[in-house]
Amino acid sequence: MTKLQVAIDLLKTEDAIALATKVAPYIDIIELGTPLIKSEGLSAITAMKEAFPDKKVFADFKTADTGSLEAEMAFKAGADYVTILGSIDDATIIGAVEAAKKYDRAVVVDTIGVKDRVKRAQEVSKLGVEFVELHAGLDEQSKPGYSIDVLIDEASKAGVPVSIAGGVNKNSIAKVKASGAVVAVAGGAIYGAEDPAAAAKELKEALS
Ligand SMILES: O=C([C@H](O)CO)[C@H](O)[C@H](O)COP(=O)(O)O
Repeated sequence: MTKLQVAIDLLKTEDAIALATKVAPYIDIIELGTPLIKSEGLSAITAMKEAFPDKKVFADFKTADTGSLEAEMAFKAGADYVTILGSIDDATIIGAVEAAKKYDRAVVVDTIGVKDRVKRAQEVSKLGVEFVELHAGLDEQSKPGYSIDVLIDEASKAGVPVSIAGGVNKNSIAKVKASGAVVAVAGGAIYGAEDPAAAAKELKEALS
């Protein structure tokens, strides 16, 4: 079954925990977005894990170097998953995977900015990562003509475990599920909704 991950791109730990409290019943993975971690630091990860010990906590570091060191920082703070950029050298991903083995946690490779996401997903899957995020970031999504259908099509072709992030919402969730993605990531569709709990519930039900 496709899991539901909420991407929390808010800037304050207290706001992130308040949102997670509303949506937790419908969520498998709680993501602390890159802006939140930059704003609040590692303490946000620790606070989220302490508030939700039974949920997987995902630290969206988007690490580009010192993979082992940064992954260890995330895991020590309480993260279950950390993201490493797919556009960088394999050595950074390998270092992070070694740290994940040490802490019994997992690495997710983020393909933001990668030209051939399917090819890179297949390559990095051989390095021991948990899954690969087929990702169009918020800036890419704001460009004219953007469609999540590109990511959905890539997920169905990848042949390795992938998540989809890039404007997942109630209109696209059925196609995300049908693509075989192991995780659907929804940020704005949940935290930007008038009723985040209802929005998360609707997405979760569509994945069931
Ligand atoms: O990872 C993300 C982005 O780079 C900012 O941190 C988003 O959380 C991700 O794109 C999912 O958010 P939505 O596109 O709003 O669903």
